Amino acid sequence: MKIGLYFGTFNPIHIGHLAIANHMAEHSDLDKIWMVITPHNPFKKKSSLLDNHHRYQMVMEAVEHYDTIEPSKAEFDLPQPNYTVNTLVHLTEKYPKHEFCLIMGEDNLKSLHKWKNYEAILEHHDIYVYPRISEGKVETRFDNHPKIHRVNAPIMEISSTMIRNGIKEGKNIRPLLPPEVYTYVDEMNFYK
Ligand SMILES: Nc1ncnc2c1ncn2[C@@H]1O[C@H](COP(=O)(O)OP(=O)(O)OP(=O)(O)O)[C@@H](O)[C@H]1O
Ligand SMILES: O=C(O)c1ccc[n+]([C@@H]2O[C@H](COP(=O)([O-])O)[C@@H](O)[C@H]2O)c1
Repeated sequence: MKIGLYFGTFNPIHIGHLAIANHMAEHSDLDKIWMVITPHNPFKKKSSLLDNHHRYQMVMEAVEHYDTIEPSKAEFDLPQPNYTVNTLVHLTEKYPKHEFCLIMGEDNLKSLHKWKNYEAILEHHDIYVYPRISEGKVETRFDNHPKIHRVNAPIMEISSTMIRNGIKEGKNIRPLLPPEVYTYVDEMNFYK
């Protein structure tokens, strides 16, 4: 099976994430999309980060009605911060029959050259890149790369930071979250 790995901190998962995952499930050759909840992104501070199990629970509830999208705890027991190359080695050993591809926004492609062992990632895995408005340029070494595939997914400029800040300021952010996630965040009094 061809699995698309969609990595993120998902603090919380929002409708931008879900729209991308669903677009990939519907418009690519990927059989399944795994939403991999990252305990600790090497490029991000851990402040205001909810526990792994809360972020997992929100992803699980958000994708409950999507047959081809699943939450994944693959990084929960791996050393932190979580380097994607290590996770890919772990998953490839654990599931030798699956082919693993990465799904990332163009913002991540712009920093890919700073990721640990990015050459090894590109040697063994295809990367599906969707458009995302962001500063900076993609390195020329990634132009016309045989492992990098552009996907024309819709652009929704929403971020988890925007949602956390909105909640802190007492704004209504309901339309930006899947309904189950809104209820979870509201009942648990998160991000206040
Ligand atoms: N609105 C969006 N549309 C498309 N991709 C997104 C969107 N928001 C985030 N992503 C992408 O989803 C992946 C996981 O994102 P992440 O969990 O870091 O969300 P985020 O909203 O960027 O979070 P934060 O604001 O906390 O940094 C990343 O590859 C990120 O680029
Ligand atoms: O492996 C790396 O060096 C590396 C560097 C930066 C980010 N990542 C991973 O990329 C994923 C998405 O990152 P982000 O910041 O857009 O949420 C997340 O799972 C990170 O752990 C990985």
